[in-house]
Amino acid sequence: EFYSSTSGLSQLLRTEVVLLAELQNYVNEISQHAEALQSEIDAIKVEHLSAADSIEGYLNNPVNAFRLIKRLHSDWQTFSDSVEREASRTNYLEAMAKHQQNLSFPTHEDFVGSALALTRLQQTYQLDVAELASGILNGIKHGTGMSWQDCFVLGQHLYTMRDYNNTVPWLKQSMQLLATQSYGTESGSLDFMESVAEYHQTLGDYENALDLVNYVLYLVPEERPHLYEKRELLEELIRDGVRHGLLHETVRSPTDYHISQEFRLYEQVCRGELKPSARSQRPLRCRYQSNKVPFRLLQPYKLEELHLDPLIVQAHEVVSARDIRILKRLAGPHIQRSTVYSLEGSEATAAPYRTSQGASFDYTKHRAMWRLSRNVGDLSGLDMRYAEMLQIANYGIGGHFEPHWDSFPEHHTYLENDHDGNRIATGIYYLSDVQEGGGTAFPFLPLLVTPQRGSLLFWYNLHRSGDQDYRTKHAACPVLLGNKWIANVWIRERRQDHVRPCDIYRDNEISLPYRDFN
Ligand SMILES: O=C(O)CCC(=O)C(=O)O
Ligand SMILES: [Fe+2]
Repeated sequence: EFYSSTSGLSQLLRTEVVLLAELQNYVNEISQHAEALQSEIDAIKVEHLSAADSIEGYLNNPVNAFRLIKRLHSDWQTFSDSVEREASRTNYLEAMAKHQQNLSFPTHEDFVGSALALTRLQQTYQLDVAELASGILNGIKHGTGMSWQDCFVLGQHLYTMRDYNNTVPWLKQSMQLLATQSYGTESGSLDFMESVAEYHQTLGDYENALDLVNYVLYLVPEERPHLYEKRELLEELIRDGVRHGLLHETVRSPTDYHISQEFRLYEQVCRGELKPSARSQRPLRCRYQSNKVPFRLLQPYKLEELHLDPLIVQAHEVVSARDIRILKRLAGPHIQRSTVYSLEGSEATAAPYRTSQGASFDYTKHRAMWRLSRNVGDLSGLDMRYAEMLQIANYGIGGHFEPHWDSFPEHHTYLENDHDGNRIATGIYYLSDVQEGGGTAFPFLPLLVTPQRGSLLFWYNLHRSGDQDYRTKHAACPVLLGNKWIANVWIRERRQDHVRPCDIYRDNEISLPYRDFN
């Protein structure tokens, strides 16, 4: 799977490099062949030109007569033989069949996943489709943009997924790009425009359908008389304010989480529109922390408080560049599509609301991993014997993880041999910076943490009573630009009382309103 992690994408680029060389080779071969034939054609044409002056005079010359006979007797056969022998086509197809076997190709899931990712980015960050299509992300142009075909294929796909609201802007964009190209009045592109007008009409977007019909009529006023009827019909539908069509009939179910108040908060936090108030920020401190650990000298590190209740802190520059390289190199070959635990059973499955690839490791696998555990222990005082395996993850195109709690729900059934209790705390190491997007969002606080390479984000998921702190719901905002790597450390409740004494007083009430926020 390529779309759920950016780390495999370079393989696809390598595939394309090979395919490109193969196609270039084919084109070279056929052009050599074509050139050879062309010079034969030119030579014969010269003969015909001189014959045209006086056919009789030409043919009276015995040399010319002989050459004509000789050409027709054998040369033309040689041309046919040469065309027949021409093997480039077969060679190319055979080579391609082999590449199909040996190289990496994306699957249909990859295509669907990357299309979804684009619309997710567009929605979350409220990107302008025209800008996105031209390769502009948040005002900066990166690389080349999309062609009208790209936009059309994306629109068509959204249509088949019944995501009609997103279909319209992409089809429109496709039309706009087509209009700027010199495709003009070629019948293929007119057919295409007509079919897109048809899409718009089925969707119930009569204005855009009419625009397109008018455009085709403007290009070829005579050729397609049936469009005048269509124009009349569309004008009538608009005049009468008819609201039929898929756009109007399929309203999103009100139970869809993606249109809930909570989800809107999350998206606002991702965009940086919603932030903690100045008042709540005032008591926050940043300090150099030097932990005293017996027999060990620790580098002091910068500890930044991001939130007080619930406590969220970020420790800066706690993983070395070298360890980061090692961790990515160790994890790279093992990462697989991340899974989530479904509510129904304990079975873990891939879900559209978490697109990343990850792998789990024993902290003892490498000193760099062990140091990740040690840091969290030093910083929090928690007993790291009761931590889950280290999880290293890489996000893909538009990769994200929608709002969730790391703690297990109240009636969670633990595995038979799991006696360590709930996830008392979470540590997230950022193993990369992210150029745009990809922050960790806490919609209720409302806090956005920007990934900073080598830093550690830490918070408690549980109240002292052991109940879930529902305010810690958090998410990974979609990655707009960059390659996001994290390492997750989850610590369980067992034997942590010396650091965080549990309390029989239920201090959890404060967070209850956030359990069923919607
Ligand atoms: O990647 C992030 O910013 C958050 C990841 C997360 O919440 C998780 O993996 O549970
Ligand atoms: Fe999480």
